[in-house]
Amino acid sequence: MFLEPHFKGQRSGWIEVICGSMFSGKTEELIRRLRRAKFANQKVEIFKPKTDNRYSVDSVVSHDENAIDSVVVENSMDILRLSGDIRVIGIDEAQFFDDKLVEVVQKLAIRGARIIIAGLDMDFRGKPFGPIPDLLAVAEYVTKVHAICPHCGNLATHSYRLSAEKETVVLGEKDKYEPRCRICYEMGNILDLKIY
Ligand SMILES: Nc1ncnc2c1ncn2[C@@H]1O[C@H](COP(=O)(O)OP(=O)(O)O)[C@@H](O)[C@H]1O
Ligand SMILES: Cc1cn([C@H]2C[C@H](O)[C@@H](COP(=O)(O)O)O2)c(=O)[nH]c1=O
Ligand SMILES: [Zn+2]
Repeated sequence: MFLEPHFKGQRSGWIEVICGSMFSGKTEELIRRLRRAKFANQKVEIFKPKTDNRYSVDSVVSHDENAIDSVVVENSMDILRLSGDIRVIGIDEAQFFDDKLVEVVQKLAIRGARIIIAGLDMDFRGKPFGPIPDLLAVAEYVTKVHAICPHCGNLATHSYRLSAEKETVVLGEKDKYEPRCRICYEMGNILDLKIY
């Protein structure tokens, strides 16, 4: 479990990234950290991209329906603009943001904010997703969480797309995706003749 660092005389903020496949608990972990910051009476705000409207327009909601209020933004510059004196900034579904997010969160950290980012590390092709790889590079703290592969019970690292859509961005839940371990993911691609 991630324990908040407690530095005396901290001169700047820092960046945390929580990544993993779908259903791995990224949103739950993000909500847990943000709730703890609220208990510490810190000013907290959570942003999510307009792209993701699956469960709610103004909340971040986990697959288990754990929820926290959020602000929907069009792009990463909106986060910079709206963060003002916020001490702890949460960002969910960060894979859907533009590449400027990397610059934005570094500016916020220099200003003294703690930024907690959750996002998919890989898309359904198993390729790095949006700004996440660059965020992993600049973050002080990285947490990779795992789902359970429903085929074999091993740790799931990949998000297998059950539908035939080819676009990178296709919103969905269990109707369209399944978390899978590396082997079951590869087996699925071979059996379904998916060549990426
Ligand atoms: N195959 C699975 N492995 C692990 N958790 C699963 C699985 N399928 C459904 N879940 C549920 O999903 C929850 C995690 O949801 P969430 O935090 O929204 O994940 P993420 O944001 O990574 O997609 C788990 O606590 C669990 O109840
Ligand atoms: C793998 C993959 C996923 N998506 C979409 C599907 C969901 O709407 C979100 C991920 O949500 P979660 O909180 O991590 O479960 O992303 C996509 O558009 N493209 C993909 O390749
Ligand atoms: Zn498996």
